[in-house]
Amino acid sequence: MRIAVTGKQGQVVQSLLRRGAETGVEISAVGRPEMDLADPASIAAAFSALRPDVIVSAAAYTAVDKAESEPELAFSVNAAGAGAVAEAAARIGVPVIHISTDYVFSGDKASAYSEEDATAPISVYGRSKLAGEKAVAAANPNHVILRTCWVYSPFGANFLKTMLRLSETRDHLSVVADQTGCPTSALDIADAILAIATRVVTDPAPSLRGTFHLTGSGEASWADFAEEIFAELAKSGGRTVGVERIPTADYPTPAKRPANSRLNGDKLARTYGIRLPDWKQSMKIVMRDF
Ligand SMILES: NC(=O)C1=CN([C@@H]2O[C@H](COP(=O)(O)OP(=O)(O)OC[C@H]3O[C@@H](n4cnc5c(N)ncnc54)[C@H](O)[C@@H]3O)[C@@H](O)[C@H]2O)C=CC1
Repeated sequence: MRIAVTGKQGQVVQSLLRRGAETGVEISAVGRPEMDLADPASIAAAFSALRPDVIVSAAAYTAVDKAESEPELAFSVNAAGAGAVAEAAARIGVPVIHISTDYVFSGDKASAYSEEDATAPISVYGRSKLAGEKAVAAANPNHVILRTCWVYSPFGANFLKTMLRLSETRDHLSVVADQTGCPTSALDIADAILAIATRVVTDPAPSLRGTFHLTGSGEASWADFAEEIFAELAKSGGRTVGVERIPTADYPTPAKRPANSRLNGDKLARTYGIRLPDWKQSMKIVMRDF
C-alpha cells in the first residue's frame, strides 16, 4: 500500500513516517514548497504524479490563537485546501482520510461528544476546520474524517514538549484545570490511520466512510496531564515540578477553547474495532523518546 500524506514536519505526518519505516508501508510526505494548501493549483499536480492508494490529509493551519487575526489564511488552508486535497483524491479514484478536531464543538456539553452531536465552533480555527470537513465530504464521498483532540508526540510543538522544556528551569507551574479532553498520542493516531487505510482501500462498504472520533482513552484536564508528565519525570530522576491548578479565566488567550473537548470513540470501535490505548499508557511510551 502506498500512502501520500499532506505536510512534512507535523506531528501526525512525522508519526506516520516513523510507522511507515517500521512496517514497510510506503509513505510519501507532500508539503511545502512543492504543495502549498493555500495554493490550490499546487495540490492536484502533487498527487497525480505519486499515484497513491490513499491520501491522508493531515496538514493544517494549526496556530489556534494566530488564526483569530488571520482568518483568511486559516480558511484558505483548512477549508479550501482540505477540499482540494479531497478533490485530488477523487480525481485519481482513491479514498481520503482527513484529520479534524474537537474544536468543531462548543464544549458546552456535559459528557463526551458523539459524531451525531451538533457542531458549533467558538474560534476561527474551529470554524475553518468545520468548513474543511464539509469541503472534504462534498469533494469526495470516499472519505473518512477522523476528529481527534489534544495531540502530543516526540515531534513538532505540543503540550508535553512544552511541559518538559519548562521543567528544566521551573519548579512550579500554573496550569488550566477546568478544560477537559482526551490527550492523544500522534503515534497512536498513525497506527489507527494505517489500519483504517488498509480497510478502506479494499472494502467499499459505505459504513466505513463518514466521520469518526479518534482519541486516547480516558480523560484529563490540562493540569491532570501536566501532573502526570511531572510524576513520570520524577520517577526517572527528573526535577520535581509542582502544578498550581488554575481556571481558564486566569490564563486568557486570543482564541476561546472548548471547556469540554472529550470525544466518544464508540463508533470507531464498533465499525473498525479500533480503540486507542489509555492516554497515560501512551504518554509513558512517548516520554521514552526524550
Ligand atoms: N495538535 C493538536 O492538538 C490537534 C490537531 N488536530 C488536527 O490534526 C492534524 C495534524 O495536526 P498536527 O500534526 O498536530 O499539526 P502540526 O501543527 O504539528 O503540523 C501541521 C503540518 O501542516 C503543514 N502545513 C501548514 N500549513 C500548510 C500549507 N499551507 N501547505 C502545506 N502544509 C502546511 C505544516 O508544515 C505541518 O507539517 C491537523 O489537521 C490538526 O488540525 C486536531 C485536534 C488536535
